[in-house]
Amino acid sequence: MSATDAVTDSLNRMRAEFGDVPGGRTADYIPQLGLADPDAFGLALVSMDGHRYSAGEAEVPFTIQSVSKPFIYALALSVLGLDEVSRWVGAEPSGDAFNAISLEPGTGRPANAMVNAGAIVTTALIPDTPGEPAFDRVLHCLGRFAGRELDVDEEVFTSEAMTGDRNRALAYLIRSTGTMPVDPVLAVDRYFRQCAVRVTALDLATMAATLAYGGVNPVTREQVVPAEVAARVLAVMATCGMYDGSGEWLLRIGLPAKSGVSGGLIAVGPARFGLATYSPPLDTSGNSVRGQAALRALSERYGLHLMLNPALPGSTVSLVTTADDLPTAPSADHERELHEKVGVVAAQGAIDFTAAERVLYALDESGTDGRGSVVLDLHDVTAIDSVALGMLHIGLGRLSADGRRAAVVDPRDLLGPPDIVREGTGQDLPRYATREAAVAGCARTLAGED
Ligand SMILES: NC(=O)CC[C@H](N)C(=O)O
Repeated sequence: MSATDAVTDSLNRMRAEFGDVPGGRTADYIPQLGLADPDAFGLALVSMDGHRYSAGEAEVPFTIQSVSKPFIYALALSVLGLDEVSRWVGAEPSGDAFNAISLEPGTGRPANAMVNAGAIVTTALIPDTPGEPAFDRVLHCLGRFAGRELDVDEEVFTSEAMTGDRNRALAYLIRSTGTMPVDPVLAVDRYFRQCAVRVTALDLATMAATLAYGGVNPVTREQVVPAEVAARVLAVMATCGMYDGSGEWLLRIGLPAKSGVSGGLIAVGPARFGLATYSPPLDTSGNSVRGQAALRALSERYGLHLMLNPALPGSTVSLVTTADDLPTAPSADHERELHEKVGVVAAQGAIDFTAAERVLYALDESGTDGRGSVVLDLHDVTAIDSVALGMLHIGLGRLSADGRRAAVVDPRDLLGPPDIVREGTGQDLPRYATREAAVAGCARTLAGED
């Protein structure tokens, strides 16, 4: 028994509870998919630390099908950039079925990269490079998201290639509007191969976790795609990932998701986790019946809805001393009195835009009536992003313009080299290794001004 069994237990509970939800049919328009075991039911979760949890048939291989679409969209965005990709594929929910024969009126573009039309174009956008043919890039990209080398299920590929006339029709329709970058037959062949890549629920959860973790695979630690790309892919998954059920899904479950007709389903908790389920029976939209039921219950019971973000502020500023903390009675000890006139703001954790606002607010509140010297203690700060850095420089500059003296405890030079800080604040910002030294330094300055 280990403590983390509690996580596995919740997955096992979901499996037991939803394992015999009736209804749904295994996809058989691709004959080989009709052979899947309808009772297989696997669940997997991967944390941002790369911890992997699973229940049931989480290591049974199946073909990825449409769950590949967000990852190849990510590849296209990384290779070509958002503007170029958007010339070919839109980003509007279509409200149509996944295989709808419809293109955006006016532009002729497929509505988005999560429906077949858009995915076929997205795959076609990936160019060959001298060292690596386009499909190898697709396969390797999926493998980097999964954290292991993947392969193609040739039987499923052939089965779809022999019956996939609807997708071929789509590819020809797209070419007729001028929005198909390569030969339609080639495009569809690559797309079928991509759909036939073999994965497990654990692979899918790792892939989902990579999108959750800003494009970094939390198991291998490889940066697979840039963070902005991962964010954009999640945006399209949130609005289009469940086809014509996308609005209802975002409303009730509230997690970017993507389903596939072999029964795979992923859901992403940004900066929190990747989840995946595998259960072949599908509803009429082509989404796994049990997978949806289990993810819905997980979301509701564990409060995972994206818009219900429990990561509320409150932990950035760990200490702020204000006038209220200062003794009003004159102290006999002059030096101690000076020490007590120095306000202290201590921050902790990673500082981004919202955290920087809290630090700046605390600086204004600190000290005697928002005046006097203040020490900003960054000892427990782990990182400051570039936006927050700019804000802190400007904020510290404003303090000195107001006549307040500031000093920082910045043992790891998170604020940047002193000359950069001087440029931003217009003054030398004394730096100290410890809070005690900074307070003593400020007190000495006050004594000099006495
Ligand atoms: N929704 C899906 O998973 C569809 C993928 C399948 N290969 C198709 O194009 O029909």
